[in-house]
Amino acid sequence: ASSSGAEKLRSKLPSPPFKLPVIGHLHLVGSLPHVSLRDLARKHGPDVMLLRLGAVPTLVVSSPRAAKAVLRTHDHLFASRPHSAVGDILSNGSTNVALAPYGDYWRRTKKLVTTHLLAARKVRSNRAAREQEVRLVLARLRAAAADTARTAVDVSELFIYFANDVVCQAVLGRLPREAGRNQMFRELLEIHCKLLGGFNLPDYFPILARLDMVTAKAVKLKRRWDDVLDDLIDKHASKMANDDEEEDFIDVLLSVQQEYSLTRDNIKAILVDMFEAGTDTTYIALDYAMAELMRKPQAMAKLQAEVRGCATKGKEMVTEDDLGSMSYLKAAMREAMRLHPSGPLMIPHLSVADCGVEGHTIPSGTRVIINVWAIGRDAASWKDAEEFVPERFMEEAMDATCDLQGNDFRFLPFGSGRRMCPGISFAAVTFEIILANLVYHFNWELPEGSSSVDMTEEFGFDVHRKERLLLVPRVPHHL
Ligand code: HEM
Repeated sequence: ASSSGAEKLRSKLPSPPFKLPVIGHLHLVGSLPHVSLRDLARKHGPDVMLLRLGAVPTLVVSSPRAAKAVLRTHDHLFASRPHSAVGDILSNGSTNVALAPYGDYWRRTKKLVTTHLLAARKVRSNRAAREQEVRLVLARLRAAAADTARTAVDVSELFIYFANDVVCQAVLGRLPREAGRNQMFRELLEIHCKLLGGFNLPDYFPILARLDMVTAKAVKLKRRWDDVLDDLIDKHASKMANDDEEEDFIDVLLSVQQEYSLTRDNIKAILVDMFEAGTDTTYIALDYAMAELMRKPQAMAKLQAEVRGCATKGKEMVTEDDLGSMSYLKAAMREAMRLHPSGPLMIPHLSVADCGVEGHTIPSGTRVIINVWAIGRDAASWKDAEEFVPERFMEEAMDATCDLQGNDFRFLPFGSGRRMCPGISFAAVTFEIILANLVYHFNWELPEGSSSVDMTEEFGFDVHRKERLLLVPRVPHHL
């Protein structure tokens, strides 16, 4: 449709009143957008609802049926990404995978990261490195557990560093580990996520973009990324891998650079993508799973019984061979992700043609947000929707067929369709191996004087618990 035609179509979509000049509905999006958008949708558009966020018309999708229309039936028409001024700066003109507009470049690079970096077979080849990271965590925890003062461990921080270290290992594992390097990645990433954060001013008021503080900070951060990544790429290029060394992500990218016609800037954008998409998402899933398990001792006991029963006796740790038979562990992971998807609103999509959804016509060029958090907690779809009940995903239960691959539109922690997360295998095994070991080796208690886990959320680029999870590890008698 022409722009006036598109406006006409948009004016017919369900939409809340209370629109203000200039900012539109932006004032209705509170500090926890997934919650306020759910509440608005209940009243003004349970399937789809149009909001005006500053200058940007945004469709909010809140039901499994509408999500299926957008992510499966008409997937090809909704598979682009809106332009982001900050994203453009940070990822060299959006030449990473996550923000690239739908088209040939995105198709090529998605295929590249999927087949060469994130396929299950590739992920298995990183196994030794992952298990090594687990060993480091266990050593720290053993020291804490031996402390008679019963000092609490910051489990949130432990997960943050573990997730970051596992990605660092995969990206640059071949280089000797330099003191402070992983920490520096962590720091860059924290600034990165803040800048890209949820509802960025320059994205909703493009006219302001060039003047905006955020843009200036993004330029500065981009220079720091460049320094770090150029140095690492140079080191890889000057020392090609020996046959007996595992290839890391940078080796792979350099070896397929010609075949996929990638510039160095493209490679850097893809590398940053791996850190950004792979680190915080995984830590948040772990943090919530552990927090929910602490709130529900029966579930924790069941998980511990399973893990302690399945793990091969006499080994120093649970290994990836042992994970296959741990079905309660996998159910607990799903359940934590149903209640707390790390990306509650996923990454925005953009429509590239007019398209019918649930009886409405959505014009080309509309930004689309899918509220997977709301869909995962909808009482119309889930029994005891707000409760942490891993049993619902066990073999004999009603929701057992829900997998992580986006085939059930009530459950979309990794999205579905063309834009779906390519990192599912990587994330799942990272999650399972550390959680299994944590509950195998230790019993966990709340610190003295604390009676519950604070579940207050905070919204940034993603949604996480606001307070750090402090827990005391205890070595059980049988070990
Ligand atoms: C618990 C962990 C993770 C969760 C919950 C998660 C979730 C998601 C979601 C919801 C999307 C957006 C889907 C859409 O817009 O339709 C996404 C995209 C993406 N994820 Fe993940 N992810 C996780 C881990 C990872 C890891 C470990 C990697 C790589 C190392 C990764 C790489 C990506 C990339 C590259 C995209 C962009 C795909 C595209 O635009 O085509 N993710 N992820």
